Amino acid sequence: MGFYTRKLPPAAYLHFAITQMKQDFGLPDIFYLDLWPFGPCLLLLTSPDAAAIPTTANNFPMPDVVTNSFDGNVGTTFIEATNGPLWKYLMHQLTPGLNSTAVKTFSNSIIDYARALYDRLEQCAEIAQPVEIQHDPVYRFFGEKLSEQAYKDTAHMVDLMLTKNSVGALINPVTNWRWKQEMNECLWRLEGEIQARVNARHAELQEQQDKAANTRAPTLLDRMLLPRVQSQLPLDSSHMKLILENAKGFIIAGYGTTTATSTYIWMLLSTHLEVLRKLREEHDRAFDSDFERTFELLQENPSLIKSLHYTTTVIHETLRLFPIGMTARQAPPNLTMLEHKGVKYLLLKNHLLGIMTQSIHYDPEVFEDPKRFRPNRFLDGDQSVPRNAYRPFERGVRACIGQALAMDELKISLLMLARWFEFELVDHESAKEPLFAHTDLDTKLGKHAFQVHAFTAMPGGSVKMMIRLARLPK
Ligand code: HEM
Repeated sequence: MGFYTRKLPPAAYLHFAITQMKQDFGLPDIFYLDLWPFGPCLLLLTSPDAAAIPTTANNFPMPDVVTNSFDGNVGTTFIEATNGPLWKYLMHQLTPGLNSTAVKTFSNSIIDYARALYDRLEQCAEIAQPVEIQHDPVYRFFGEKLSEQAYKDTAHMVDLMLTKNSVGALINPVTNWRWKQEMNECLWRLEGEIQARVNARHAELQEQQDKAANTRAPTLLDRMLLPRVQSQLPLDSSHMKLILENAKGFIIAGYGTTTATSTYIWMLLSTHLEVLRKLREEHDRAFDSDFERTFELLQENPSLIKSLHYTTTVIHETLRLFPIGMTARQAPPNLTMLEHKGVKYLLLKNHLLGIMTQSIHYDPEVFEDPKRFRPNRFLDGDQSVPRNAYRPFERGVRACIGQALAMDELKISLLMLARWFEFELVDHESAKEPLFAHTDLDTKLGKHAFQVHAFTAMPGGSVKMMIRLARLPK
């Protein structure tokens, strides 16, 4: 294993090494990997059917290592860190606020945000300045933007997590102490701002309970506050903690994932011009080649984005190549054996089930010619993809609850930007020879082809893209 991991940049996701090892040695669908003394003993599930065992065929709990990874930052009552009754309670409160009907009510704010992004890119294009494209699903929790400082603190927390996940980076006690200080400072400011908003909104809801209860699309914050207000229960410290930790979790889960995916889309489009051309053709057909007209049409009828089939496949294909990381589950305590294709796998108490999405997405027996960025493979919808094979949002009851929102955000931003801007990746140091045989994307995207581990996976190295106004055919 060391032979493969040594090639990777610091804090890189192990999935590149595991996928290559599996392919080189023809390892079976399920195999053990003992990371002692650096990590847990993993039972890796590397085929669609094997991955289905703890997720769709059963609902195995989130393991302690996931819960513990949220300790001291987001907090262990964030929905993703929970199991059992608390998870059920949070699901019940939060998921209706992110289902596809609720997400439709966000369309106008997503369009406004994409418009602001368009204006900013136009300015960057004029002064030829490299730019990073960010998304703002944070907004959906509170119904309003957070302060600039809150976004800076979130970004800094992501950097700090990246340092923490780089092997050996915090061995020095002084560096470790400084790291904790910085993390605590960010948390202190962010939590202060969130608490102030929660208290203000709680007071408002107490005053106008009836009006708030009839709101067609309450924000996630209102969904967590209203039942208490209606039952005249106080906003005690344990409920405040629950809201605070879930708000932080949504900021981190929503911000990093969508921004990283969007960054990969722009990188891939900048190196696959044929895909970009087809994407633009679809936008012209479904909307207009004029920006203001497209903007108007979108505002009048946001559900027109449903007709953007090719755009959807571009997002799916990007997420196939760059899933946000490994997911893990813990077998229930009474289960001592896992059976798959007639083979029995012994399960010890400390064994962690690792769902290897990246290995599945790059398996030539599952996806034809998996190295290639070929959005067309998704054009026939689910029929072209084997069951349980495509899992960037994970599957089963613990799948991502923000996926409808993420898809709409990405579609709208692609529609509003791809037609009018050219993106060029700079300072990416593209490789002459691929580092691993299962992917050659490092020959195009350089150091960014290897995802690194902050809270979720993101491109390695700071991504810089030059923006130019696109020369449009008459
Ligand atoms: C492209 C964007 C996104 C990707 C690829 C993504 C991916 C995922 C994945 C793979 C999981 C499962 C994690 C696991 O099983 O350990 C997950 C869970 C989750 N995601 Fe996302 N996500 C995205 C965007 C979002 C957004 C925008 C939000 C919120 C606004 C969000 C909120 C959540 C939450 C709360 C969970 C935990 C659900 C639970 O534990 O029951 N995600 N996401």
